[in-house]
Amino acid sequence: MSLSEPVRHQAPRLVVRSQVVDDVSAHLLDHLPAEGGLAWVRRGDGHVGWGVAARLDVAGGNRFQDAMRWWQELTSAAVVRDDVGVPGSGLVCFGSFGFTDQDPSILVVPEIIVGRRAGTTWVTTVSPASSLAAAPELVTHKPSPVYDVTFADGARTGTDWSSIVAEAVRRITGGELDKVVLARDLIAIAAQPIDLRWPLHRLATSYPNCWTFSVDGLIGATPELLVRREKGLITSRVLAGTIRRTGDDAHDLALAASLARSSKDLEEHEYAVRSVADALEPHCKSMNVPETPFVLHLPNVMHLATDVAGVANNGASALGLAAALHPSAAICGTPTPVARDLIGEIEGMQRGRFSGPVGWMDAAGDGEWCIALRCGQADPENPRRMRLFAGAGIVAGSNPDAELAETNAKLVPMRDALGD
Ligand SMILES: C=C(O[C@H]1C=CC=C(C(=O)O)[C@@H]1O)C(=O)O
Repeated sequence: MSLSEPVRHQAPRLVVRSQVVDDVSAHLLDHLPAEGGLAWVRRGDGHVGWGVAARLDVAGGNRFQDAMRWWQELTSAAVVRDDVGVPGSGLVCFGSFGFTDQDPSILVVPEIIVGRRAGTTWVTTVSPASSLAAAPELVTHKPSPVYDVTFADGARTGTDWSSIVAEAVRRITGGELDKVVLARDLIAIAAQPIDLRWPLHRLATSYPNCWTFSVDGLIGATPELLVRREKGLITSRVLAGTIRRTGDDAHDLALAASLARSSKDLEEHEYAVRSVADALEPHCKSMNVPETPFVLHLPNVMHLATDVAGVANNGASALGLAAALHPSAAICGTPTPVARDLIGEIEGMQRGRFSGPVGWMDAAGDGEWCIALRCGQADPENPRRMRLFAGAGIVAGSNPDAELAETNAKLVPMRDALGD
């Protein structure tokens, strides 16, 4: 079989039931068991899950197509009784895709999902066709604190990474490309095995406007929505162009104004917006792309942000749209193939699922896929160890030391969540 041929993955036959549950006031994350929890939470809404009713592991150039085919087969064979009828109820899966074809990608359908939207809480049970599962009694758990975390350089020291940025600036000014996003990693080691629910809680509390996620050991709170598809409406929040916050409100407002005027950041942002608008255009009958970005204020940084919206003109699923958008210029560069090659040549590390699409979708193909930023990957071999990631967009006007400082600011959410 040639490498480009699709791989057949057998999808199991599932029975699914969603029911409203009353009097549930605990935070969704409080329901997660110690191991194997999945999460997608923003401003208290979203869903968490555990157990594995079905799972797909894929890699390679056809990973998105393989995943979509598997999901299509699984959803069309499933028997679903959904008494809730809101986005996220019924049969849903969580997913996380690698940045490159070689990195691993997964979709997981949990056995139990607890969801919440606009004050309604529900439980979805998913079981093989032969055995219908009863809805569980919802209990809450307390995560174990994470103690004594030390941080060490990942693949590169900060100084080495700055010289890689300088090399990228040389390539850009030499005319090879316009923009490239370079990333680095940091290793966190805790005294005890890390209970992932501890940093997850902290991320959800400190970054309520971000999407806090947990999928197969990759956890984080990302501010960037690659694409949401809901009942024919397509939306995307594009971020690129960043400035650190100081904690002094008056000073931060002045910094926000300087970010909004910075030609270097506006250029970096424009490439990212263009890449998203161009990828969504074939899928939209009408589209709104604001001409000027707004400044998104997060607790650690501020970003230039543009909310793109469109009305779908075809049946492309949220994952199909994410596949069309990935890798956007917010995490790869412009032109895409040249930036991707340069990342492979000089970045010096495997990104894994960092900067790939992470999110969820339902049986109708609606869902949300964000870009996995501000996140960390638990080490499956060593439960005390995590790899944290951050990157920065490099254009002709970039200063390597300023870009290093920007990645340090972007590492703050995960460092703080781990208790540094
Ligand atoms: C690559 C990252 O951020 C991207 C998203 C927002 C702003 C970015 C920037 O200003 O460089 C990056 O393009 C990261 O957070 O690791």
